[in-house]
Amino acid sequence: MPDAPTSPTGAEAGKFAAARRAVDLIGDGMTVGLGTGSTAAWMVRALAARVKSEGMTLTCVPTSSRTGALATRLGLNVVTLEDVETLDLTIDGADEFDPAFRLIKGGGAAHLQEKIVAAASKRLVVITDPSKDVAHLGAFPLPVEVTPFGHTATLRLIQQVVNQADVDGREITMRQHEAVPVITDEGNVVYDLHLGRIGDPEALMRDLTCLPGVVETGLFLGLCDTVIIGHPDGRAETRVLNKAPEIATVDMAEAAQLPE
Ligand SMILES: O=C[C@H](O)[C@H](O)[C@H](O)COP(=O)(O)O
Repeated sequence: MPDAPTSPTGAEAGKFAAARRAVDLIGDGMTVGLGTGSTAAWMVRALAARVKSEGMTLTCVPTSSRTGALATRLGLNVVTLEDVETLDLTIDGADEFDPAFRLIKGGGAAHLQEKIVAAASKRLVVITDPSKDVAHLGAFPLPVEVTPFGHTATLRLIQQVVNQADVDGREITMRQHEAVPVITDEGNVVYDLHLGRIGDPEALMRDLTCLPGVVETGLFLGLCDTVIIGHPDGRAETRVLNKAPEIATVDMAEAAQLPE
């Protein structure tokens, strides 16, 4: 007999709590951007369960082939960004967020599509566990997506920018999986910038983005106004910029019932 499904524990439980709380922000008829990553996957599963139980009609735009495949498999109505004019809301994970809700994203190499979808949305809500909450961005390596053509020449330009930036570390590595370069959904490669601390995220993004060959950075600045932080005990804290935080408690038993 197969084991009965169990609820997640630790960081996964926190991710579920944040994701489940965020799904409550979605109303019937909305157009919703679906983020990428382990936290966003909880959100897609919780959303699919809610759509099924409540019979909601939604239009969903995924931010990666992975999320698109999951959402389609779970029966969500998936379209492309070209099919919609604007999105009511995008819910996505993050690798770091600071007190101004500036983000580093791209740990799963999806930041290009994620940023395009976020920019097309009226609102970006980030769902996280407490480990992503930082005073300064930069402990998480900053992903920079680069065209394969001439990528080592582009790397030299990125290194020059990093050498002059207000940061603590200057090492750059190419993203690889099992010794093979990671290729993004858009056919590009990713360099990870190990900066330790980013003193001026706006200046760094400007200086990197104008380099030929750089397609996009994982810095999301001025895009997010709400972060939901999930805790392993089911508490989900919603922080909206310039407002007092609100805490709700999620029924953690629900996690074990979600579609796979
Ligand atoms: O490229 C991936 C995305 O930016 C993710 O949203 C980010 O890496 C967070 O992922 P996770 O929820 O798995 O920590």
